Amino acid sequence: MKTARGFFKPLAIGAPAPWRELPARVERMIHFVPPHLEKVRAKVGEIAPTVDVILANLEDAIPADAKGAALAGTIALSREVDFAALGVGLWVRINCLNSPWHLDEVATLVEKAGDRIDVIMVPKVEGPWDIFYIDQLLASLEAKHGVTRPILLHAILETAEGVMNVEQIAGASPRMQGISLGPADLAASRAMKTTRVGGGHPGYRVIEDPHADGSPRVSVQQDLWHYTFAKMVDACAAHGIKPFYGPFGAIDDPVACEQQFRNAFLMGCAGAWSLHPSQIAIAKQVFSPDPTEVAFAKRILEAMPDGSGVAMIDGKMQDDATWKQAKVMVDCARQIAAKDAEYAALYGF
Ligand SMILES: CC(=O)SCCNC(=O)CCNC(=O)[C@H](O)C(C)(C)COP(=O)(O)OP(=O)(O)OC[C@H]1O[C@@H](n2cnc3c(N)ncnc32)[C@H](O)[C@@H]1OP(=O)(O)O
Ligand SMILES: O=CC(=O)O
Ligand SMILES: [Mg+2]
Repeated sequence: MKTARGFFKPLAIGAPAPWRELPARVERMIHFVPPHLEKVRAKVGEIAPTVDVILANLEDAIPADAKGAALAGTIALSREVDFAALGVGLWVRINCLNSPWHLDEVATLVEKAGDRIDVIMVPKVEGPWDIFYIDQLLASLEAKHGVTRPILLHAILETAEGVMNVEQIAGASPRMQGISLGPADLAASRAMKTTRVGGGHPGYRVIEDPHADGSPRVSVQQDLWHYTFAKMVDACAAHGIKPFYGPFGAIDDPVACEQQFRNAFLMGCAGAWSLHPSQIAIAKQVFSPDPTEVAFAKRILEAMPDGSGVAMIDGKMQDDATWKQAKVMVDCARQIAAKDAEYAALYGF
């Protein structure tokens, strides 16, 4: 690992100084776009004002013979829409580091759109060495092309080895912006016997003991992802970066999508991926704190102006710890309100 002093030094002569703090951005939904499809790309200008992040996807779901078109489409997209003016992030998911595509992709992206791309999402990250590699590569390319704002990195946690190393991945570089859970590839990597993209499974349950009278036993579906989620959230929080839920593949089941997103939100995630336009509103609603909760959190802050002592509100004890929870909630709401007039009105900011 780097020394403490070395951690924030640029990795190439002429590369921009790394971020010391993550830029404050609202990232409730990362909306995936297949950039090789002109028809879909043409609609991005219309969709962009309704999302926090547009992600041009170059990896899985893009056919092998369309990788070049997807890269060209990404560059075109970065020029066709002024994402910065809209306050919308532009992210790109590159192909994985053992693929034949990633090197040309990173080189082209930095050369042709390095000053417009906010975050590069790296799939199938196995350990900190993957981040060291891409960190150095980006620094060299940024220096070469005079990029003045470092591109951030986002890792997908989607292999068993990656889960084992998630803490080191989260702290591998000041470029690390966050980590998403990738349940589809992770399921395959673990040899889980499923065919889904995220969500629960009706077979994964706990069941009560048999009844003496032989009456039916209650069983309840459990969360397949809880362990990984908790590990990822703690790794991200400890390193000051953001955890995200990834994809929910059942586009036809908005109720389960909302539940999956809500579990992630309550566990500390900043957002989730939207694969289809119908998932944008779900993510927006779930990852914007409930106005009633925000109002209660404001009351806690008002009752304890210096954040210490004890107070009772509506029969509930408040102290320094609930004050901190309230501050997380109100800060999140304030950040959203600054971007989103609808929520500013709901929160009363
Ligand atoms: C495990 C993982 O790696 S997940 C990440 C990789 N996967 C992806 O990125 C998938 C992204 N999403 C998609 O490609 C598509 O949404 C699909 C294939 C899932 C479904 O597409 P369709 O069958 O066309 O959906 P549907 O017919 O409901 O689409 C309705 C409209 O929304 C458009 N649309 C669909 N998805 C998107 C999208 N992600 N962004 C913008 N527009 C979209 C369609 O083009 C269609 O437009 P039209 O009415 O003008 O024809
Ligand atoms: O890339 C995402 C996944 O779930 O796999
Ligand atoms: Mg994947």
